[in-house]
Amino acid sequence: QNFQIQPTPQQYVTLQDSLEIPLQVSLITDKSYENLPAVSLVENLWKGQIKENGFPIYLGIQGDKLVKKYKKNIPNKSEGYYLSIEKDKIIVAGADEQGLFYGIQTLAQLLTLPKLPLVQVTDYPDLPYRGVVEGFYGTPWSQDARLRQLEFYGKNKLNVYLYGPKDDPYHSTPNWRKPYPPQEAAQLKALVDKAKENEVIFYWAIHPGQDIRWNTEDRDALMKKFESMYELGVRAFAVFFDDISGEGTKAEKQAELLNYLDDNFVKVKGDVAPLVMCPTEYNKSWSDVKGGYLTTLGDKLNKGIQIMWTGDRVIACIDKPSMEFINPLLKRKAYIWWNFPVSDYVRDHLLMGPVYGNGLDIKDDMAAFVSNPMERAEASKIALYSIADYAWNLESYDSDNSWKRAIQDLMPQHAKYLETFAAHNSDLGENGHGFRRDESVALQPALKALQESYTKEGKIDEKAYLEVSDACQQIILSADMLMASKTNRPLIEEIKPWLIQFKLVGEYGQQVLQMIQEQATGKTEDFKETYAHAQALQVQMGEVDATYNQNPYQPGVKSGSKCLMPTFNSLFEASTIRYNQQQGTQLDTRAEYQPYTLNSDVSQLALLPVRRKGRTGAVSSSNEVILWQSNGQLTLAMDYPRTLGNIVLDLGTLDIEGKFVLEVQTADGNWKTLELKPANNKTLLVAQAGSEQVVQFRLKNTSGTLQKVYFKRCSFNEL
Ligand SMILES: CCCCNC1=N[C@@H]2[C@@H](O)[C@H](O)[C@@H](CO)O[C@@H]2S1
Repeated sequence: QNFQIQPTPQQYVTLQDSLEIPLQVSLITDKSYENLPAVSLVENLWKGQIKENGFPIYLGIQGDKLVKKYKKNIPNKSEGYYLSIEKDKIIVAGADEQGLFYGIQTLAQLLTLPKLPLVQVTDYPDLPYRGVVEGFYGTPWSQDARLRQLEFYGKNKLNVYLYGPKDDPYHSTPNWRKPYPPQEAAQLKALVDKAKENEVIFYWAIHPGQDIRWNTEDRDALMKKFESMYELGVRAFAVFFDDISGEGTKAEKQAELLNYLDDNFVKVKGDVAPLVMCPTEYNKSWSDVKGGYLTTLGDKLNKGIQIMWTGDRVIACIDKPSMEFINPLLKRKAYIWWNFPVSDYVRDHLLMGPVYGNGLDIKDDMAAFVSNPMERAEASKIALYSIADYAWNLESYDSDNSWKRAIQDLMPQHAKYLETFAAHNSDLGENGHGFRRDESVALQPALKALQESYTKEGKIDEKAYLEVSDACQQIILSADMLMASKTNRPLIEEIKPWLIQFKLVGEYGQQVLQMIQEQATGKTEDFKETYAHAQALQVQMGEVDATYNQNPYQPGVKSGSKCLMPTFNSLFEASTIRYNQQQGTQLDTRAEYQPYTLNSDVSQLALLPVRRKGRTGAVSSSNEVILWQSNGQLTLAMDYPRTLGNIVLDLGTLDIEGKFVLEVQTADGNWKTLELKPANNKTLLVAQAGSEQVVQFRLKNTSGTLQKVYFKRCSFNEL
């Protein structure tokens, strides 16, 4: 990977020469700059080696006499800079203080090379606001994670961090009216200071919409809260009206409130950034243009107020048509909130793949581009690195090149391993938003060839076989090396469950390859053991999925879910079917490991699928009326004794007394009856399975006659 400046600069001229890195430098700069982040950055680069007679570094800002000579080299663009590394001096001249800081950041990157190349960099960002909105549902980032993020934004020339974690009670309902308690206040102040050091605008967002009343009391409460945040050093504010219902959704009222804040707080203070607001209708699929919400905002909101937008849908890439739809309605450029790599709707997946799909021709159509990331802060950095690259210089953006550099930047010593992991952990799986990503791209042709040649003709495509076999080796190696990595432990701790799963995927692939090899070559004496080994790995993958990351939404740990696992599962099934045909055996051909097995002599229940989701098991419900014959029973058997919590039933009636009996068989073989109690105002019944381990439970019609019931729910959870 030859060296590239990040983000890709607008103009970069090398003079095909270089100089030894100066060991001592002297800073020639205006006295008034000594507290600027740019100057402290230089001081950090040459710790203690800043001497009078050192190598001269000129630091200036457009208008200084110091850089008057370079006046025409400095781009006339906010945050722009001119960096010139010459034989006898270095010039860093910013269009403003942010630009000066970014010029030094670029110099810092060049200093990682063995020698300093003689270059002239003329650079500036395409977009005025670029960064991150911590706006996801789930565990808010920790203080340390945020501090690391702000440092990362400084390095990658991102200049916005919007603090708006949905689950922070002082950001949202009910406590948005209350000031932060001392401890939280101190933490926020530390973030504000860290942001300043990195030339990042720290926006504090408030989310009052769920219970705001349109009266002077709440308006003043909001002003008061902003005042208390101002005291903490906050100089940029946002008001979010997303994901709410009721009174708070009125455009006229929202506009009135925002304009009041703009006129009476922002303009009065004078040193506060333009307000940012998040509309209730924040994407095209949810907007009713004729209803007038957006046009009211567009017409009524003070021109300086920024309005956020996620695009054509909640989760969508941003392109020219999207911007041509929204900008005329808002009568300003929309401030893009891009919902990637946020994964709070696919929490069992990591989104580690390349950033792609956004238009490269829309730099003049957006007021900003900010990313809503994953609750896993370090893992989000692969995407954030590329978003920084994209938002700084859209036309030169190359998603694959940027993705590789992001990985290199995150784990220089283990880039190869992290790239292997990231390549196979990038798709979201099925989800309500229908947003998908590529995955296992480089291996797809071989996976496809292997699958087709074997499932169709029972033949092995040797070339594909070797490629997939090598890939499985690489997967296992990468997982092991990353889990044992001594560098970037915060990242490893975040993704560890997925690394454990990823290794199992690689091992499972190896066994499945062996199964098809043995079956196709007729060397079948080992097949049964290889098959059992593959099943053992399925069990372990099931256990990992049921153990880690157990959240109430999408619990568990999915890895290689788009290409690797579907291919391996299909080869597992196909080779087992072929083996059964050849040997007249009855090996279970199901690849999806299922710890729970349903048995029933009630014909309408017998074939219902059983799903495991995290630690919950459920029989799919039926929409029919079940003709449940006398003594008919439904049994749920465990693969080995397991401790169950509740067993939940819904037969469409509470009147089961003397009709149905629920029993559990414990590990010692005894059966005991459980008491089913109504659980809600409908027909839900719940029983406690007790603390003993259960091998199976059964529901039996003991009424002596046929019973007609519904089968709306039969679920249970493991403790
Ligand atoms: C236009 C900006 C407003 C976007 N507001 C959003 N709120 C939700 C976020 O908290 C979630 O993280 C996001 C993804 O699930 O969906 C929506 S996007």
